[in-house]
Amino acid sequence: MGKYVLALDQGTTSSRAILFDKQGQPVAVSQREFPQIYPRPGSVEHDPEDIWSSQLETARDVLEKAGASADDIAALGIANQRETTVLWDKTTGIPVANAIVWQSRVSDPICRRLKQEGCEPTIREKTGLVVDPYLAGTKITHLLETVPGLRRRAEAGSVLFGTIDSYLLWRLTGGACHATDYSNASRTLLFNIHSLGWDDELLQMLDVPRAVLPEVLPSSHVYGSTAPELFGKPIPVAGMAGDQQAATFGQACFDCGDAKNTYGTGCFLLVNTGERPVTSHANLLTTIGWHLDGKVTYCLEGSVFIAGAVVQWLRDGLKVIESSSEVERLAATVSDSGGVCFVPAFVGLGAPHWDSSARGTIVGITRDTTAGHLARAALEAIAFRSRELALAMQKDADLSLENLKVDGGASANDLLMQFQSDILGVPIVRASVAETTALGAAQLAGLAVGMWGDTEELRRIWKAERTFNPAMDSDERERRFGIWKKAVGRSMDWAED
Ligand SMILES: Nc1ncnc2c1ncn2[C@@H]1O[C@H](COP(=O)(O)OP(=O)(O)O)[C@@H](O)[C@H]1O
Ligand SMILES: O=P(O)(O)OC[C@H](O)CO
Repeated sequence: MGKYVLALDQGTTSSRAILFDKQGQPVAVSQREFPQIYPRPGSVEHDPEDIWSSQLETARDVLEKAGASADDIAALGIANQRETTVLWDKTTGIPVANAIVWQSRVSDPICRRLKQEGCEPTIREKTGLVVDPYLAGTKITHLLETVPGLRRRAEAGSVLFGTIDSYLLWRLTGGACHATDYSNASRTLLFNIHSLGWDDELLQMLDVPRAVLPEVLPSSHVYGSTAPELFGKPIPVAGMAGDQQAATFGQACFDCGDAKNTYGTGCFLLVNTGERPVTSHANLLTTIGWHLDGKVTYCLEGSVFIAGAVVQWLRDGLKVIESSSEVERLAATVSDSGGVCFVPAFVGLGAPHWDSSARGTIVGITRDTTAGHLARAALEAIAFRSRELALAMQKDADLSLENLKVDGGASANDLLMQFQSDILGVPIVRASVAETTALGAAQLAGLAVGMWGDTEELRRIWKAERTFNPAMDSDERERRFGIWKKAVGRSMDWAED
């Protein structure tokens, strides 16, 4: 068996490939950014060919960097930006349109229609999701309604749908395999997370023909082999999961109550709820974490739309820093935010508020306020929003977090991580392998081909890099959180459209 697993991490702004060895250590990394397409306000697209070519280039590049050939690769695993939707012709492989990205609001009118028709309670009950353009299903409906002739072709079975995992699998296997995994299927609005199948009633509500849908297979499973011409010899494609679920797996969150938060552009907080789907009363999402060894593991998920993105705004909008990492130094020029509270609701507020008319708000400014206070308040906002999610989650799932494992670009910020621990009142544990998303995909693939035996073995190779322990007393924590909640109130119900 080959000594490495090749993980593809197909993200929103870049494609990454990482080779991992049996100890779960990265051996070589390659990354390519690709263009973001904004045809209209609120609409975000990717050219599927850009996704494919950037991903293939990175895969070939890591093999070259490591001096490895296909013979050295035991398996290939895929983690992907979720919900992003592609439809392509079954015979020619040509996409019918650009991919509609998870951030796109283009199917908002379809969501409003579904709500008016009273479909939301059924959709929520069966899928664990909310009716929102974020999820894949209404993106398919939108394409079927707007691309001329597409519905007829789709009903005739000559068009295929996939989220990015399916699309990459199809390309990697030379068109031999049209499948997805349970975690990605659970983000479509079409998949019943209780009966674990595509659901006719949901298909009817969203007006999506069954013929376009991929087969749903376990997250750790030999789906097929790469076409020989891609890497010289076939490599088994043996693992697939949505990127946030893959990161949860890569963080060894295998037990009920284990939670991780990924601090990237946004924050994605997931808690493992075991073999039972937990219904959220705070509009969190119930999602499938993975399907492994014949069992489904469920998670509750909450997301913060603007996390590292607020640091990008300080850099590109206000220009008070030159690089994202500089924010820590700027924030450390002051000992606290000086009473400034910053709610970066640039695109509204998601769970648990779900107020799309909320907007960014900075309150508490005085003549003494400096850029340092603003930087500190921006970092604190990421931690406060994450606390809101954690509180909602603990209430929904009736559990209390023992610690929170963290990863993602902004988790490198020690000041943020310490404040997160202070404001959450639990230890924050930063993983030694920062690329937990890719690691999770590699592990799912490696398990399927016997590179690793079971999750116990994976648990043993997971390592913490640093733990941040709470140093704030609980009165102060609640006082600060109270001020935060007041500021959130000020940000809500603002935009007039
Ligand atoms: N030291 C830092 N402190 C705070 N934010 C940071 C730091 N380094 C990077 N970031 C933020 O993290 C994000 C990039 O992280 P990454 O995990 O690559 O995100 P994504 O996968 O969403 O592209 C950017 O929004 C950037 O502003
Ligand atoms: O590509 P990322 O890392 O921003 O993740 C995107 C999420 O999967 C969207 O649900």
